[in-house]
Amino acid sequence: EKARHFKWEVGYVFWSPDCEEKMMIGINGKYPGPTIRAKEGDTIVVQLKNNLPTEGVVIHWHGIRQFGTPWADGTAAISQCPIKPDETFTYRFKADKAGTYFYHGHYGMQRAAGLYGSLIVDVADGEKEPFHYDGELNLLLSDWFHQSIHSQMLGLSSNPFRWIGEPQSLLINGRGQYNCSLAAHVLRDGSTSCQINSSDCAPLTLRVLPNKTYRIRIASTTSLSSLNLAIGNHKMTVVEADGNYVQPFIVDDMDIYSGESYSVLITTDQNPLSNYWISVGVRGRLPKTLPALAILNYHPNSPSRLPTLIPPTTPAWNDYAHSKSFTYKILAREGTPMPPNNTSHKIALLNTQTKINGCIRWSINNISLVLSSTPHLGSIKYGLKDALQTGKPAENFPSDYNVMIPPINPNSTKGNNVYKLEFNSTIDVILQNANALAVNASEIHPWHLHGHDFWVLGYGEGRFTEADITQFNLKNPPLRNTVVIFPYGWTAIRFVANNPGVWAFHCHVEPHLHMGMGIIFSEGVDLVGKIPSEALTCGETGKLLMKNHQN
Ligand SMILES: O=C1O[C@H]([C@@H](O)CO)C(O)=C1O
Repeated sequence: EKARHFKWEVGYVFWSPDCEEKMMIGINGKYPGPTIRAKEGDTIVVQLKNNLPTEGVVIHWHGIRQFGTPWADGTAAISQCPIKPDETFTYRFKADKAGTYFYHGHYGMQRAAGLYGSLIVDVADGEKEPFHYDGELNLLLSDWFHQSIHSQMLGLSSNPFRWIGEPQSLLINGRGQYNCSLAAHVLRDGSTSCQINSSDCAPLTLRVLPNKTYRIRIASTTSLSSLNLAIGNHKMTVVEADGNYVQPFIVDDMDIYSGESYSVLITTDQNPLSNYWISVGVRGRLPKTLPALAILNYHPNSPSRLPTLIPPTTPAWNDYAHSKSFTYKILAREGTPMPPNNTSHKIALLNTQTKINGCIRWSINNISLVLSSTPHLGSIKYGLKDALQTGKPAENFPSDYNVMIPPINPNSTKGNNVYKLEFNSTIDVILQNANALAVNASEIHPWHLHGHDFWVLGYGEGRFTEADITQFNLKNPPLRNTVVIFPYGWTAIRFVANNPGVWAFHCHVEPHLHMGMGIIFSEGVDLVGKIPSEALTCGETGKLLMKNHQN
C-alpha cells in the first residue's frame, strides 16, 4: 500500500475530438484526462489546480466510496466548495476496492465539456482476479456536443426551453469522427475524404495478439446517451460491473449507461489475417448520431487496414426488451457480500418531468434539486441553520399517481432538503419512473449513488406495489453504484448507511441532474473527522471560518 501522487492543472484547451476544433476542459493541457492506476489499499493524492480563468471546479471519483474522507467526494455544494480559479485543492482518498472506475467534473455541466478520465484499481499484491487474462484494454466512452456547456445550461433553464438535442458524435477514449465519419465510410463504402489521420481524432486502434484472452475495461461518462457496444465476430464474457464481480455471462453486444463500468473478456480466436470493428451506438433515444468505431488490430496486420466485415450494428434504439434481457443477466458472483435480509427504512422516489415558473425541470417526489452556496457536509456538521433547509423531504408519493400519463398538475418546487438516514441502518429505495410532460414519453435514467455500493433487488413494469417485494432477489443481487430505471418501470435497491458523510443520489444524465433530477442523503455526519478548511471556504461555512479567525 502506497501513496500515488498526481499534480494536475484543469484548464480550457483547443481540441478536435471528432475532427472539429472546439474548446474543451482538459487536464495538464490534454483531453481526456490522464489515467489513474493504483492498487487496492493505495492512497491516491491529486493536487488539483484550477486554471479555468473564471469558473470553479471539482472532480468526483466515481465508484470510490470515500470511507473517512467524505470531503474528497468532489461534489460541488454537497461535499465541498468549488475550487476557485487559480486555487489548489488536494484530494486524498483510499482506492478502497479493485475495479474499473473513472473520474469527472461534478460542477454545473463540466463533465460534458470533457472533464473526465479513467481510474483503474488493480487487486492488491498477492491477490488474484477470479478469472484469467493475458492482456488488458481500456475504453472510456463519451458523447460530444458542439454547443458549449454554457450555452447548453442557459438553454435548459430558459423559457421557452431549449433542449440540447442529440450529441454530434460519440467518442471512444476521446476520439470520434463528426459527419465525415468512418462509420459512414464503411457503411456506404464511399471514399473517405475525412481527415481521420489528425492526431486528436484518429480512430483508436487496440493491438492484440491472436489466440489470447483480453480483459476490456469499459466505462461510460456520456452526458446524455445510453450506449451499446459490440465487437465484430467476437463474443464477450461479462465479468465485472461497477467494481464488483458478476456471474460470468456471454453476450454478442452489451448496453452501457452513463455512470456504469464493466469488464468483459474476449478471446482473439478469429481469422488473424483480418482486423475487426468495435462499434458503439446509441440506445433509448432516437439516434441522430453515427456510431463510434475503433479497430481491434490483430498483430501483425497493419492497424490502418480496415476490417473486411461491416461494423456490428446496434440493436434498434427502442428495443427495450433487448436492453432488459442484458440488464437482468447481471447477477452477483459467488462470494459477493450479501444484503441484510430486511430493511429498516423504505423510501419511494417518483421521477417526474415538471414545471417551475413555466421552465421545464425534473422532480423527485415533486421537489426539483437546486444546490445551495454552502456545502451540505459543512452546514450539517456545524449545524449552520442559515444554510440548512430544515424540512423533511417526502419519502413517498400519492398512491393514486398514474405513472402512465403526463402529470395532471406538473407544477413543482425547488429544494435541497436532505434525506437524513440513521447511521448503519438498512435503506430500501424504490426508483419509480413515470411519463414525462409529453404523452407517450418516458425515458431511461441511470441513477448513481455516491459513497456506497447498493444491491439491485429487482426491476418491474408500471407502478411498484407491495406485492413486488416478494419478488426481490435476495439470493444473488448484484452490487453496483449505478442502476438504470427503464421507461414506465421501477427499480429497487438496498444499501447500508454505513459511511459518515453527505452523498448525492442522482440521474447520471448531465442535463437531467442540471434540471433537478437528484436527491441528497446524509448519515453519521457527527462521526465525520475534521473537514479540511479548504473544502469550506464559501457560503455560510466560509463565514464561520472568518468568524473563528477574527474572534
Ligand atoms: O430532459 C429532457 O427534455 C427533453 C424533452 O423531454 C423536452 O423537450 C428530453 O428529451 C429530455 O431528456
